[in-house]
Parts: sequence; C-alpha cells; structure tokens
Amino acid sequence: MAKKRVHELAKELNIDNKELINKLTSMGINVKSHMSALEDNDVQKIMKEYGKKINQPKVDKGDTTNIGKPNEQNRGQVMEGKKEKDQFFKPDNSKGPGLVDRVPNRPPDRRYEDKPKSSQRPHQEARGPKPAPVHKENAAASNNVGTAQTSVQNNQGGARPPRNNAHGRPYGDRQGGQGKPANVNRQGAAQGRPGDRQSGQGQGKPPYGERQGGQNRPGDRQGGQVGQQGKPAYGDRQSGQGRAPYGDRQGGQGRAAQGGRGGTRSTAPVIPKPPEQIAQPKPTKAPDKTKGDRRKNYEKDGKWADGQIEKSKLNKHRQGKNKKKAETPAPAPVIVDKRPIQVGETITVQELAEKLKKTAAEVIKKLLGLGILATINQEVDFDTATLIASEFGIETELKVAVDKEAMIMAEPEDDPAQMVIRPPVVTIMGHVDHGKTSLLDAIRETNVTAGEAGGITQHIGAYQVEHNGKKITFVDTPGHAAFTAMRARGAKITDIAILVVAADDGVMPQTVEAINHAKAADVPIIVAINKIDKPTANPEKVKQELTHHDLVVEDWGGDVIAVPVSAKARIGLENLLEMILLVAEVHELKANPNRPARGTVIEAELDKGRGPVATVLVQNGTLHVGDTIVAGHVMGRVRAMIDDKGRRVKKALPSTPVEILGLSDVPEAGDIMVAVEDEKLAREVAEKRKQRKKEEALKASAKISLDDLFKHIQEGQIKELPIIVKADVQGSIEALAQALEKLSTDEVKVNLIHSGVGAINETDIMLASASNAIVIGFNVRPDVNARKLAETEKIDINLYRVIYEVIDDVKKAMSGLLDPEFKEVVIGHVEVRKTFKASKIGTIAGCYVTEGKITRDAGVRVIRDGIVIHEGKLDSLKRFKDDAKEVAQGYECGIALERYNDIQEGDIIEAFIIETVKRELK
Ligand SMILES: Nc1nc2c(ncn2[C@@H]2O[C@H](COP(=O)(O)OP(=O)(O)OP(=O)(O)O)[C@@H](O)[C@H]2O)c(=O)[nH]1
Repeated sequence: MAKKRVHELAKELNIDNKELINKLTSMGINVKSHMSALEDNDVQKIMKEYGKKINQPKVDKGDTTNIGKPNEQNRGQVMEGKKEKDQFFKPDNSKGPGLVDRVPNRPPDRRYEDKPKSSQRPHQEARGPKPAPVHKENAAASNNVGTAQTSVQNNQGGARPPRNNAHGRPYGDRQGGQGKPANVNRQGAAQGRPGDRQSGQGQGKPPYGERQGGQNRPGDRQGGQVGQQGKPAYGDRQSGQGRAPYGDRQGGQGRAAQGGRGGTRSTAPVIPKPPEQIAQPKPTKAPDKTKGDRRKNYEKDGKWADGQIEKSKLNKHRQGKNKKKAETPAPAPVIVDKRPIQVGETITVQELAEKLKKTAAEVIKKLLGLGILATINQEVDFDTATLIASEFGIETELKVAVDKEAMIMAEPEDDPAQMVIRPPVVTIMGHVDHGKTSLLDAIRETNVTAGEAGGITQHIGAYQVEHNGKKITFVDTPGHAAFTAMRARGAKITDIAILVVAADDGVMPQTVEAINHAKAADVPIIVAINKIDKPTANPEKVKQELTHHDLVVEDWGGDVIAVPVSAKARIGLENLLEMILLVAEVHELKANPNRPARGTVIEAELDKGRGPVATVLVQNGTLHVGDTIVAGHVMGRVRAMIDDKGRRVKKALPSTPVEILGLSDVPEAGDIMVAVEDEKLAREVAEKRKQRKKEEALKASAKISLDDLFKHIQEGQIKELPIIVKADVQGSIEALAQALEKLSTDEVKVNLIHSGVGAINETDIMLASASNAIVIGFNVRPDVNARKLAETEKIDINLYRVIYEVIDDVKKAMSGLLDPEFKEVVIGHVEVRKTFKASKIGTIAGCYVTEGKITRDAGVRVIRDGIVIHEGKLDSLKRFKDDAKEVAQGYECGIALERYNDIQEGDIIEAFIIETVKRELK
C-alpha cells in the first residue's frame, strides 16, 4: 500500500501542511517536507490526534462564523471578493453560513474536513452509501430541512451529525462556485462528484455544499444570500450558475428541497431559492437547454440516480424554471471543461496558472501553502503541479510530449535475424611524424588501387579497402584531435583505433594523448609499430613504454595487439589488416541493411558547382538515392551518391562512406544523418534544430567548471569528475593524480582521464569538451590555440602553482565551498626578442607585444616552452627610453623584471591582473 504523504494527510485533515508538519515534529515524527511519506502507524497517530483537535476548532469556527453572522453577512463577505482564499483555511466558510446559524449545536462537520478530497471524484462513492444514519439524525436534529437534510448528511458520510441548515450550505457552496466565472474549471473538476450533490438535491441543497469542496466558499456566501432573499426564481439561480450542470442540478435541488420542505421553508428562509437571486445580478445565465443537457448528463452518469430527489418534482421545477428563463434573456452558456489539464514533466508557474485559468499569484499562493517558494517563471514538477491543480479541484494528466526529433532519432531494436557483419571503421592516431598519413596512404595504395579504374581514388574523408574478401573502412582524417572533435559532437564512428608509434621514437606525448582519447571513447586499440625498416627501430622499447600507459601487448602477456609495420617499405600491412579484421570479428560488428539509413557526417562543404556536399558514413541501414534525410539542422533528398572511388552509386550499405548531393544546406562534421520516410517530419525537425542552434549560439552554454561543480553534483548530473592535468614535470603529475583521486567520494568519483607534461594544448581542450572534463594546469599555461578553443568551447582552465591549492580547490568545489574571491585575468602576451645585460639593472628584455597589452602594474609570468619558469612583477616597462604605463599589441617595449634575470630570447611574458570576483549566493 502506498504510504501517505504529509500533504495528503494534511488535506484529509483539512489543515495546512505547515501545521501538520509542526504537529508531526512535536510528536516526534520526523518529516522533511510536505512530500514526505508517513508510516501507517504515524498516520494513525496523527489522525487520532486530530480526530479531536481538528473537529473541535472547526466546529467552533464554523459555528461562530455561521452563528454569529447571519447568512447575509457571510454572503456579503463572499461577495466582496474573498472568493478564492486559500482552501486550506476556507473550509469553515464553505460550510455555509445559513446552515450553521440554524444548527448551532451541530457537531463538527467532517465533510468540510474532507473537502479537498471532495473535489476529487472518489468522494462521490463515499457519500453515496450511508444514508441511514443520517436520516435518524435528521429526524432528531433538523426541524427545518426535513428530507433534504437527511440526504445531505448522507452525503457527508454518515459520520457527520445532521445539519439542520444543510440547505443553506449546499446552495451557498454551489453557488459560490458558480458565481465566479473563474470557478468554471473547478466546477469541471467538481463535476466528478455530482453524485454528492445529487444526493444533496434529494434533500435539498446540501449536496452543493459538498460538491464544491474546495470551491465552497464563494458558494457559501451566496447561499447566505439566497437565504435572505427567499426563494428567488430558480431560473435566475441557474443562470447564475450558468455554466454548468451544477446550475441544473441546483435548480433541481432547489426544487426538491422546496418540495421536501413544505412547511420547513418558513423556518429557513435561507434554504433553496437564493441562488437564483444571486444569479440575477450576474449576466451569465445558462440557457435552459444547457441545463437540460447537463442534467441529462448527470442522469446518464447515474449520479442522479441514487439521489432521492423526486425526479418528477425536479422536472416540474425545471419546467417552471424554463418558463422563467424563456422570459429572461438567455446568457451565454458557460462551458465547463471537465478534462484534466495536460502537464509535462515540468511546467512553469505561469503556464500552470494559465492552464488552471488562474492568476499566477493564486498559484504561487498555493505553492506557498505547500512550503514552496516559487517565482512566476520557475518550473515545478508534475507532482507539485498535480497537487496545486487538485487544490483548485482540477485533475492533471502527464503529457508525454510527442518529440518528433526523438521519433526520427529513435533506433528501433534490430531483428537479430536481419543483422549482418559490417566492415569495421578504423581511425589512425599517433604522435606527429610517426607515420599516420604514410600508413593510410600505404594501405590505400596497396589495397584500393588494384582493380580500380585508373587507380584514382576520390578523397572523401574515408575510404574502404578489401582484404581477403572483407572490407575495412578507414577514416581519412588521422589524429586523435579529429577523432575527439567528432566525439565531442556526439558522434561515435570509430570501431577500432590504430595507434601508430614510430619504432625509432617510441611513446611520445601525443601517443599518450591518443591512448587516452581512445580509452575515453572506449574504442579498442591496435598498435602499429611503424618505421621498423629503420635501423634505429626498437619495437621492444615501444612495447615496454606502452605498458606505462596500461597497454600491455600480447608478447608481454597482455591483450593488446601490436603489429610491426613499415609504411614506407610496405612491411606488415597485410598483417595489420588481418588484425583489424580479427578485432572486428571479436567485437561482432553487425548492422541491419534492411532499414532506413543512419550515419554520421564526416565532412561537408559547399561546392561551387554541386551545392552542399556531405561525406556521410552510413552506419546502419541502407541509404538510397531518393531517400529523404535529415543531418543535423539540414534536410534534403539524396539526389546523387558518389563512393570513395568516385563512382556514382545507387545505394550505400552499412560502414560505407559516400558523398551525397541534394542537401538544402551544409551540415556539420559529426552530425547524425537519418533517412526519414516522412518528408514533412524531416523538414519540421530540421527547422526546429535550426531554431535551436540559433538560440544556443545566443546563450552558449558553459561546460562544467569548478565553480558550478557542486551544483552539478547536487543535481545528480555528474557521478564522475573527469580531470585533465597538465604539469611542468612528471613528478607533479603523479603527486596531483594521487591526491586528486583520493578526493573521490561516494557521490563523485574523481577520474584523471589524461595527464601530461607541457603546455595545455588544443587537444587537451578538445578532450575536456568531449568528456566534460575539468582542465588543471600546474605550472604550465595554455598555448594560444588552446586558449582560443577553451573560449569557444567554454572550457574552464584552472591554473595553479601550488599543489596544495589544486587539491584544496577541487575539494572545495566538490563540497560546494569553493569561494574564490579573486580571478586572474590575462591581459596580454609579450614575446622576448632580444636580451641585454645592464650592470645595474640586470637583464633587459627587448620585447614585442603579440597579444593584448602589458601594463606597468601587471603581474608577469615568464613562460618557456609552455612551462612557467617565473612569476613576479615588472621592474620597469619602457617604450624606447621612456617609462610607459602600458604598451599595446603590435608595439615593442623594454622590460626588466623584479629580482629575475634569467630571461631568454623566445620566452613569452604573460601579463595578468587580479580581479576581485563578487560571488553570487547559491
Ligand atoms: N623510414 C620510414 N619513414 C617513414 C615511415 N612512415 C613514415 N615515414 C616518414 O615519417 C615522416 C612522417 O610521416 P607522416 O606520414 O607524414 O607522419 P604523420 O604521423 O602523418 O605526421 P603528421 O601528419 O605531421 O602528424 C615522413 O617523412 C615519412 O616519409 C616508415 O615506415 N619508415
């Protein structure tokens, strides 16, 4: 059984959440919020507790209110516009003034306590069944009402003692609801309960009261009015109610009640008729027809069926009303919208208010009642929205947005029977000059040209070779940077990475980068130890070095395949292809050619003669000429396809790279391409993406940074914190790596995905972007390209000179305590072109400002080969012989540093200032 939540219980008890929470706390039951679930025994305890407390105060209240004030007064208040007070507190009002007056001694009315519920349909059931006890009570208690009362009580649910004034209330409530146009919706919601009302009708008005539950108050007041007025024409009343079935019912009830009353009436002037009068002033009278229809509906629903109201009486009444109505101008019928409102996973307060046909202020007030402080633009989740809607007597439905984009991007599970082996897609990576291009060329030349017309191959970004009757697709853009750039765009096209390591050079920084990039993408690696033709080649050394990076080759007992090759001498190429096929086989690379194509754009350009041209790697399905496709924000129909050998083809199977013509625009490398059967849908999705792209360009979203790390952790968005560390020496990296990994908590695991000695470069940033990693530089700086890329990719580069500070910052960031008051801003870079020694001053650097500017009071850092070798202050800054306050980009200057003379030609002097950062409260 589902546990009861605090707000549900509060609603049941008809008290506000806060009060209940306080009560629970005082009883030693710990709850965090209104959404907290309660144990059954706790619920029982509190019920017990409130069984007494709540009732009493309420009764008192009700009595006081009602008794003290004549119905009119109540009415008056209502009319003055209290209308939509917090339902939490209203219940008393809703009891209906008239009723109370008449029966001062009546016991607490549970009905009202249950009101919130009553706004929900389930109530109906509750009410129906317990008429018997009521009768008794009525007989005893109510002089006035007679039968009418009885039924009311019944509705209320047996437990309640009879109310004499039942008439008064119900009407009032109801009318209130009707009275306000705004209430229409609620009424709709309330309609669910017609049963209640009906029973009320049988008795007279009472039902109304019940029904309205939440709406009650306004109604109550009206009820009061009615009472005063005596029985105005039913027609009027109805018109007042105009909108809905309620009106009808009321009419019906009114009569019934009257019938029942007979003599009673005199006692209670309040009772039935008032609604009509109230209605009169209001222009919105429901035409008779409407009423008739509504009633029919009720009858259909069976809600009236159990109402003991004599239908014949009702009908008579109705007729009477109709006549009257015919005389009076028919107001526009108010349509009651019974449908639940559609709410998505989240909805803004504003939107919710609109859907509820309430003002945002009303919704915000309700939220406050739940202890939620929200602004108009703030989003609330579906559960909260449901809660709020129920406060207004409206139901919600979870709207599962039909996401057209998701529709076209959905990858239906392929029937295993349809799956066939597809060629592996291979990317070549490695350090500069280790022979990536040579290897690609060698493979292409040896394996592609044979048998091809003229041996001419088309450069389309990828090509296929055949080995032992099996195809292999090579992505023709060597380098892990390109690979990661593609991955950063969400595209995963590579099945196998070939890591080229020159046998005469060994594992170099970019080899390590490539390893880490491939690992981060979870792609199997085959090592091609190249240049083995060279006399200085030392493949064993390469294998040994690889073990430092967790790549243990088979010879050394590991599982990494290493193939000695020579791109130049064409040695080992067959073996390499063999191994590629082997790995492919192990990984069972399969695709279903019998479905619409799906692939990735490898490159794209605008060709003068041919228009937008895109090279696409088909990854699943088959792409045909004539297919409608969407690639990123571009759609089109494939007009022509050209394969990697320059031949026009009609179809492209999985793992085939093809150039396609016919797109409306140039897509981007990395865009996912899908063939879509519905052209209109394709157009819509492309349009939507184009729009979104524009919006995104406007508010380029920042990647994760130390500053917002805690927020992401709290929101559960990150479970792992990938970190890239670049440092001046290997020792620092090791120290940092150890210390950082120790910071892992249960919530977040710190994962050092890449580290290296030297300046922070472009590929580091690219990797950070692809892996949403944090970049830490220890005694190193980002190079120009890295800085630019970091800016565009919104990657935060964190630079330090003290290990303790790195650890401290990450730790603080993870716990939300990071509070850097200062931020360093680099204002310029100066290149040292010449150095002079001056006996008194020391070394003077003849410099050129390459970027930004340098100011006399700026902090400076001397950077040599990307590594910070000194940080300090300027001793002097001169333009020719004059002291200068600042020197801008493109100008020369003379610089002497304070207590530092080891400046060399080629050094870069970075000028920076420290800005105070005003931290925002989170
Ligand atoms: N002796 C020898 N030289 C090779 C071999 N493979 C490549 N080279 C030479 O190594 C140099 C670099 O080769 P590339 O193919 O340009 O290397 P790369 O890795 O593509 O270089 P970048 O594109 O700059 O990253 C060239 O001069 C090649 O001729 C080989 O197997 N043996």
